[in-house]
Amino acid sequence: MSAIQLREGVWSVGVLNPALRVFDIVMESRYGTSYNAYLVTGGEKTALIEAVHKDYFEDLVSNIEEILPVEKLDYLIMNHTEPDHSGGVRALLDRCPNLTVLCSSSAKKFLTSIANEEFPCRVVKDGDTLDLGGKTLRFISAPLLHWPDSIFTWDEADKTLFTCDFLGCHFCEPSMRDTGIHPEFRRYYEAELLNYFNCIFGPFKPAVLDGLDKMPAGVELVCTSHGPTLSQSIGYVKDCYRQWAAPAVRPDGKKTVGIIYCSAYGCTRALADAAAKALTADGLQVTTLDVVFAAPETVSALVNACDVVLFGTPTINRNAPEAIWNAVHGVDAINTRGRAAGAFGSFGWTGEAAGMVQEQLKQLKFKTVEAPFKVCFTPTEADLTTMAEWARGVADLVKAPESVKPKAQKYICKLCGYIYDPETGDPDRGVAPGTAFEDVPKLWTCPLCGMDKAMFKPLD
Ligand SMILES: Cc1cc2nc3c(=O)[nH]c(=O)nc-3n(C[C@H](O)[C@H](O)[C@H](O)COP(=O)(O)O)c2cc1C
Repeated sequence: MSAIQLREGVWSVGVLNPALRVFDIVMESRYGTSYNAYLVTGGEKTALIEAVHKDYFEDLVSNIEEILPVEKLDYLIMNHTEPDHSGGVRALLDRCPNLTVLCSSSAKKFLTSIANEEFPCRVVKDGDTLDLGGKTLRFISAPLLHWPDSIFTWDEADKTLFTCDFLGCHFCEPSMRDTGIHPEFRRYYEAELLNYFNCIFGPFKPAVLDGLDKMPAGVELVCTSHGPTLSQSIGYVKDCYRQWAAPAVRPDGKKTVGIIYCSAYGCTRALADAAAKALTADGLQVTTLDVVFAAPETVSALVNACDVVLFGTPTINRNAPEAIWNAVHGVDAINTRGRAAGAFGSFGWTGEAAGMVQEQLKQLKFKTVEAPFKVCFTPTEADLTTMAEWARGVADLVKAPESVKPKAQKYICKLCGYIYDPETGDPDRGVAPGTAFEDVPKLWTCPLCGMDKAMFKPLD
């Protein structure tokens, strides 16, 4: 791909990768992708926005050199430092002796470890500007879209917003414009847009709503870091994001329970049914799903929508079946706070599966009861009664009024929104549950974005 002029003084200089089928190890990219980068010049100074994956650095350079010699670049703006945008930074610094990197404070920290070297850097805050001589860029803080480091860059003169991954999509479109998508392929683009949202932004829905609100009025062109730039689709994509990020509505205010199971001979199913019957009778809203017959998206949507999730698994060859592990893998591990889960199942002789799943649920930080519930082969009537009580015990972890009251005020990180809760502390980093924020060690830093303790303020 060569450079494509998008506006006066704005070029797309990124790289197409139509053959990629798996992105970042975990994400299917059925229609390839593009590693987007943009050149913006104001006449006097020139900025590159994003630096592509390191494997495509030379392609980036040859695209830039259609406009100007790469050594002439003055600035590199990193809206976000994930290696698919920052992999080329180190090579670029070697080629451009006068290059200054502009990025958020956490991006500077991340980039120092990614490039493993110091570099000339100007940390920018919300509202800061960069004068290119005849064109001014403004930076907009947009944390957690989808890393703590994210910012948007706004080119007011060209009504162009550079959003990095936000509103992007793995979809290789050689014209680099949404207007270039063949009408026949539009539905594939839209499907990939949803897939991308779910994988990348699903865990950060409140941040998505903030990001939409922070987009300046009058944007005519959105330059994302993957897929075509948006002009005619801006309204459509924003509406989709707003709808997908909206909090789930519970008209009747009931606590929700998802029971996810599989069962070869009906034993685990009988346990699932007993739990569903008891919890429904208690007034909870229960959905039961056999994972063998449900689409993965349906399973993960249920797993992540419910206050309480129960996983029912038989033991097969000393393990849980793949379908159950896939369902557990679908858990949005960033948003399990305040939710409860547990594992149950039937077994024949060794019975490991329910315990293995229960252990994983604990590691995912669900609230849970001490032990899974297991039954040898066919459940008796007494087993079904005990199962119902066990399920109630798990559900009560959410229903019960907060028995462990926070000992002190919760605090929120002003950069990324991480909430320090004295009730849970930060045991992984040496802060025991029950530690008031005031007693957290001075050198403790935000587990999410790495900011100092001083960056926290009391949560209203
Ligand atoms: C292929 C196969 C392998 C099994 N392997 C084990 C095992 O390793 N350990 C065990 O405790 N039970 C094992 N079992 C027994 C089942 O866990 C038991 O039949 C259980 O009741 C099945 O529950 P379900 O009807 O809900 O599938 C195995 C069963 C099958 C069919």
